[in-house]
Amino acid sequence: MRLDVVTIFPEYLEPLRVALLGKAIDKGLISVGVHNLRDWTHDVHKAVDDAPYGGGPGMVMKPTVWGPALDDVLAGPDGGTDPDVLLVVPTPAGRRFDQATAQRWSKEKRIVFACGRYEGIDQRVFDDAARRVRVEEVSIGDYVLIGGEVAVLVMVEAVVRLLPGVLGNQQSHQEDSFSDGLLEGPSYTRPAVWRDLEVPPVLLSGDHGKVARWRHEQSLERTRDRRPDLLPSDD
Ligand SMILES: CN1CCC[C@H](Cn2ccc3ccc(-c4n[nH]c(N)c4C#N)cc32)C1
Repeated sequence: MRLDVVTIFPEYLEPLRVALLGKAIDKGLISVGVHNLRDWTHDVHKAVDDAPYGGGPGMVMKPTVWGPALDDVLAGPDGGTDPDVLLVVPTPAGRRFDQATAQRWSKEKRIVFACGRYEGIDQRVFDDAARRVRVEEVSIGDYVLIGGEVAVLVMVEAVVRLLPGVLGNQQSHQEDSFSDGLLEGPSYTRPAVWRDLEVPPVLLSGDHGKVARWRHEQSLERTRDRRPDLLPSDD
């Protein structure tokens, strides 16, 4: 999988090269390009933003800078736009990014992420891109960040960990929270007693069937308590 990120803060994306993601790059499972939007500016001040039409607070990122940047980054080997690339735009106004989105995106060959700042990016940039590629405007949650970079780190980690060979134990993401629609239950390791707190005896029983049933019950109980919205409605 090829990932490209366009941002005015390339250093924000350095964590992509650390730990498991860094190993995935070293193993050739993914390749990552980070591009500084200011490389496509035209003026001495390298301006990327301007005042919003219609007034209002803050600044909006310029289409005359984003357009040429995406023309280049979305290009395929023949120099024209790569029709297979998915353009992802983090925004608080986006559709919700969830595990199903991560699963779906893990099948993509190429994903380009456009990281906005200020009050966001001129909408015409995505209207224009949508003429040539698939565009998804997505939100990682119901709170407001300062820019899209942190959201890209979240989404890239959620997607890349699903790629074959990235996680040591392939089974582990099959037991993720959300993969079966429930929250994962509690985990324990040695010692069996710690500060007078015991590991649930069933986990020491060696009875795999009992352990599986107990874990499922724990997931159901935790989901009912913390995320009842994930449970199918009774009606
Ligand atoms: C007050 N204004 C409102 C509009 C957005 C401005 C900051 N901003 C600029 C670009 C940008 C990209 C993503 C996000 C973001 N926030 N929350 C999420 N779940 C996001 C996601 N994905 C936020 C962003 C702040």
